Amino acid sequence: MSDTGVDIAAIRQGWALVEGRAERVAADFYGMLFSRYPRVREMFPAAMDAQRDRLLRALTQVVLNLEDGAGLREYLGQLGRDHRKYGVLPEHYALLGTCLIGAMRANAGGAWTAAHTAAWAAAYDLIAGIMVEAAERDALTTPPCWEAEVVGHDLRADDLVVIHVRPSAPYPFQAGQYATLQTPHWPRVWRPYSIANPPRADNLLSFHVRVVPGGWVSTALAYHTRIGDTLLLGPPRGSMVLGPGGASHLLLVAGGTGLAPLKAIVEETAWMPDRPSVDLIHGVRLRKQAYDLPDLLRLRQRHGRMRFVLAVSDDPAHGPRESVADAVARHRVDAGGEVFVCGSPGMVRASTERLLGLGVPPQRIHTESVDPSGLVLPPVSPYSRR
Ligand SMILES: NC(=O)C1=CN([C@@H]2O[C@H](COP(=O)(O)OP(=O)(O)OC[C@H]3O[C@@H](n4cnc5c(N)ncnc54)[C@H](O)[C@@H]3O)[C@@H](O)[C@H]2O)C=CC1
Repeated sequence: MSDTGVDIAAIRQGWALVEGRAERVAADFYGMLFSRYPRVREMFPAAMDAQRDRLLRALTQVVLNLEDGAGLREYLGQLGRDHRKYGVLPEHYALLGTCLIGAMRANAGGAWTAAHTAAWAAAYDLIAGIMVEAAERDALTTPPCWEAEVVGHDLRADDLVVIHVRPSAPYPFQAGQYATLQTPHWPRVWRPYSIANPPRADNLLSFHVRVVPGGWVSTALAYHTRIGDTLLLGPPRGSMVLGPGGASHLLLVAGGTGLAPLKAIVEETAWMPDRPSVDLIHGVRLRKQAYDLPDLLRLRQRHGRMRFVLAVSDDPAHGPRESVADAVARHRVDAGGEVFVCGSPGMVRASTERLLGLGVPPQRIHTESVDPSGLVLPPVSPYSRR
């Protein structure tokens, strides 16, 4: 955005005036929007907490990354494409912009000036323009979302279900990507889940869902979903996929249900004539949480060049405890190798630090940060946090 003439300093000044009251800004923004334009309310979920967080995360990303024109365009483009599934139309953007600036002004304690309004209005026009253009281009080739019938529901533990769905139309994706899911129990609430298989001839998709305490969508998927139900799928997202180069070796490091996209990647390679050797580490806290063992052992047999390690970190009954990071340290990554890490943020951090400490070049380590609404967050620019 640095090359677009927007006044970055005034935008950051304006944001600094309200940053400490950001949650209030978000609440006021939606308050203004719904009171002035009541019909817009039906586009949003009944409970607005996650939605408010989502707005704040998006705004923060924009403010922190203003100098990174290309990265921000990519982020906003994805945001625009993703808003198609909410039914957002170009005319809605102007309403949102007026309310956003109004909410910031209302929370700036009288310090908001015409210069802040002008800078934010110009930036908002640009942001909306990028989002609308990306959404319109996307609409030429892709539906906003897909209906998918539940064809399998396998409760593997009290708190873990593997769900199989059949989208009503072809769903083009790459192994390692994720989709956002919506259940009829929670209209307009979307949550991201990795697709646990590569593209298949029968078009089926599998998801590994751990029930998050208090998690609406995961609870509905585990306990209130039946074969024959219809879910909605947002478009495939994510860049944690195999590169075109063809690695000679893959080290795949999974924590809990972070296994899903890595399993998809192994399965993708299983049929390649010159497939890479694969080391798959699955980290679980308790031995009984190894919810996919029979499948993984079958996959190992079919693959022929796959080694599998189960690392159990907190199970006194299991024998030696091993953290995922310790299991990682037992493996070598040779020159033609690539590493993929997926799990909770803490597990990804610990594993990545260990890999870097072992001398694995950062460009060979692939991870992805997905916010709960399903957006891939861009890296924060070096200009951030002033
Ligand atoms: N369901 C899906 O499709 C996907 C899920 N995820 C994420 O993966 C995570 C999986 O969670 P659970 O299945 O509950 O597994 P979990 O987080 O309880 O534990 C799995 C393994 O990760 C290790 N671990 C967890 N936190 C750690 C930390 N802070 N430092 C070092 N090691 C740590 C544990 O010791 C264990 O070996 C969730 O955060 C989920 O959002 C990521 C991608 C896809």
